[in-house]
Amino acid sequence: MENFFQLVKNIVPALTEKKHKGQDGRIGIVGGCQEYTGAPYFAAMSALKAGADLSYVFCAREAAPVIKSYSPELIVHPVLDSPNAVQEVKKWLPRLHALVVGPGLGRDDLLLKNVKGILEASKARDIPIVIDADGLWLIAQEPALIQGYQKAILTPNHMEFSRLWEAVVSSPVDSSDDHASVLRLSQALGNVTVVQKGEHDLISDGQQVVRCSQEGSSRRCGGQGDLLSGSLGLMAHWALLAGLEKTNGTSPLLVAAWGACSLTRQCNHQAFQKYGRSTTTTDMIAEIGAAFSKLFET
Ligand SMILES: NC(=O)C1=CN([C@@H]2O[C@H](COP(=O)(O)OP(=O)(O)OC[C@H]3O[C@@H](n4cnc5c(N)ncnc54)[C@H](OP(=O)(O)O)[C@@H]3O)[C@@H](O)[C@H]2O)[C@@H](O)CC1
Ligand SMILES: Nc1ncnc2c1ncn2[C@@H]1O[C@H](COP(=O)(O)OP(=O)(O)OP(=O)(O)O)[C@@H](O)[C@H]1O
Ligand SMILES: [Mg+2]
Repeated sequence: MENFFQLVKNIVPALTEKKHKGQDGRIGIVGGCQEYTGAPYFAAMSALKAGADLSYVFCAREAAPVIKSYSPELIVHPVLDSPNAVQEVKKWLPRLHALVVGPGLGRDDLLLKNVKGILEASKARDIPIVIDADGLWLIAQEPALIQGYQKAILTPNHMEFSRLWEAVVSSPVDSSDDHASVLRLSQALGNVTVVQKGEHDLISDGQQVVRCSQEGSSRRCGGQGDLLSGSLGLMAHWALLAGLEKTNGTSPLLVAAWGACSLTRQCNHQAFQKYGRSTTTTDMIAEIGAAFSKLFET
């Protein structure tokens, strides 16, 4: 098996004095509604802390002041429930390197309809898209939205995986063979990359399955998946930019997914060493810098 640590190192852009703001990543998060403001914040901050230059949140109007108040680092657009949401987000798409769709999105029909339009517009521009949380709810309702899109990565947790499986595979899931299941789901979706999160993370592009078993901890506070999807949006951009030459022929999105899973689990491990049972996702985000250096910096 390839040395995935080395492949991730190969795709990380060098920090040089010759670059301008934005070059190392402008990442957009689509999510944030009345109920959920933490999830899009976690995803957007994780992208920044992993090395993105700019992180944008496209959320419902009510969520915007709350998300802004968590952090001055984020650029927050309160457009997701507006009648011209798709047009508003479309204006920004030429500037975005990747989108993360779903953290804290909720399941309101109007928001989901707007997100459908945003997905179509992003696909038309060939933008890498990570789909997580309620974005996966939408895909389970309408798998055709993502079917065959080669720059999509889906990051289901246990429950989200079952919903997707029921939507696109007619037979029951074989819980005794997780490798076969993730491979089959990816294939059924037209080889989009799938990250099945759990005790071990299994990642498939429909051709192979790789496993990430980086040591984490037994602390399962909410928001860890948001750290994963935000950092993955950034790494997907980096990996696609680096291309197959830097990944020795391995699918760039597989390398990106393995990198983001390792990073999330390492953050969990480090935060748990310090805070034990009281570890929260905020503590994990504070570990991103040190975890990244430990895993991927030479
Ligand atoms: N601070 C915030 O703003 C945060 C907001 N968030 C946002 O919340 C929204 C909904 O997301 P979600 O993940 O709660 O949704 P959903 O698909 O209903 O799954 C929930 C149910 O699945 C089950 N379950 C899960 N794992 C399982 C397992 N391994 N094995 C077995 N069962 C398992 C479990 O079932 P239970 O144990 O309760 O029976 C659980 O109740 C979404 O927008 C997300 O981004 C979060 O990001 C967190 C931080
Ligand atoms: N049993 C476990 N042991 C170790 N790590 C785990 C375990 N379950 C999940 N993880 C890790 O936690 C991260 C998030 O996975 P999880 O299943 O909690 O996502 P989620 O339910 O979407 O989270 P969120 O609360 O953000 O919505 C992943 O990196 C995964 O590797
Ligand atoms: Mg989640």
